[in-house]
This record gives sequence, structure tokens and C-alpha cells, in this order.
Amino acid sequence: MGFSQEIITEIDNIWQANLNHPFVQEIGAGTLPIKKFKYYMIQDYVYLIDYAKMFALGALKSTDLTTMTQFSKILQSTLTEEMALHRQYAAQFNIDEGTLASAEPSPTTLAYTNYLLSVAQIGGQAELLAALLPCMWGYETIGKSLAHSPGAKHALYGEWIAMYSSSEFSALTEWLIQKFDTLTTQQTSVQRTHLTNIFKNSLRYEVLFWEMAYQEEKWLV
Ligand SMILES: Cc1ncc(CO)c(N)n1
Ligand SMILES: Cc1ncsc1CCO
Repeated sequence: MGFSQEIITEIDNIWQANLNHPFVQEIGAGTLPIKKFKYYMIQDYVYLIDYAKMFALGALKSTDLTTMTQFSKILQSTLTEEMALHRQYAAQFNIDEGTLASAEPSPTTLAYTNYLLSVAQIGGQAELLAALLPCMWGYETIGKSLAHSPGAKHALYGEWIAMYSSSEFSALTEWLIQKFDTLTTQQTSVQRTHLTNIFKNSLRYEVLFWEMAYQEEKWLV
């Protein structure tokens, strides 16, 4: 069993809470109120701008050209394919691209992206991967689980599900998991605990992100 699998087995309760969050379930049922989805889409776009920088940092911290190339591919796909999905939704909601890109991050979005970028800058490749894994792996698992749900045929949510259940996204996620597992075979138990905590924090932020959108979180003042 790879270390990634060991981690999600250990924190299965959080992994399940992520997959079963009402926001995710209601996308699958096609019943999520559009207002909540619009809020999510704007926050996720702001999130993705910083998230994309994680892959740039991955390229920066690579020690071989194959890894560097793969990180640059994920960076490129995030900016052009994944974020194009959000731009297309924004157009449907009559939000122009400039407004979308300059939207203010909510407290949870800001805390989450700061956490990711801080781990990536302070740590090495293993820490960076531990922080990234819950994001890609979580979405990939959700995408696959909703691929045949009623939401997959929904006029608005169908495209979202199609993006995250695509074979391209799956292949990139699988690469990330393999990379992490290969890199962590020789880790000491102290390092493993450290990486598990990073993974766990990032996964908890994933759950908080759904909750933030579901509650349409606002700054107090
Ligand atoms: C919050 C969040 N995590 C992960 C992904 C996957 O790309 C995303 N779009 N948004
Ligand atoms: C969502 C998605 N699908 C294919 S590539 C990609 C971007 C990875 O962040």
C-alpha cells in the first residue's frame, strides 16, 4: 500500500466528510441552489489563481526534467482548461473576466490559499505534494462518483462533473499520487507524521471550502 492510501485510510472520516458534503451531494442530485453555485464558482476562480502557483512551485522544486515538465503541464491545464470552465460559467452569470479575477477572497479562501502557498514555499517536494494531493485527489474522486448521477445531465452542473470526471484529470491526479508515493518510501516516521498532518489540514480546508460556499460565507466587517 502506498503512503497516500495509508493516509486516507487513517483519516477516512475526513475523507468521507469531503465526498459527502451537502454541496457535493446536491450538485450530484442537481438540486444545489444556483446562488450557492455562483458564489462557489467565483471563490474557486480566485482560489485557482493561487492554486496554479502551487504547480509553478512544484516545477521550481523539481530535481528532474520529467517532473518539471509534468508540473508545467498541470499548471497549463489549470489555467487554460479548468479555469476556462469557470470563465464560461461567469459568462452565463453575466460576470466579466476582470470582475471575476479581481473578486475578493472570502476568509476561508484566503486562509486556504495562504496555507497551501506557505507549505509549498517552506517545505520541499514531499510537503508540496502532501498539500496538493487532497485537492486533486478529492475532486477526482468526487468527479468519478458523480459521473452517472442526475447532476451529470443537469444544464449547469453537467459540465462541472464532466471536467472533474475526465480521463485527463484522472491521469494527472494518478501521476501526482504516484509521485508522492515514490518520494515517501524512505521517509522516517517523524517525516510521515509531518506529511500526514499537512495532508489532513489541506483536506480539512477542502471540506471547509464546500461549507463556505454552502453558507455563502462573508467577512464580518
Ligand atoms: C477548492 C478546490 N480544490 C481543488 C480543486 C481541484 O482543482 C478546485 N478546483 N478547488
Ligand atoms: C480539472 C482539470 N482537468 C483536466 S486538467 C485539469 C486541471 C488540473 O488542475
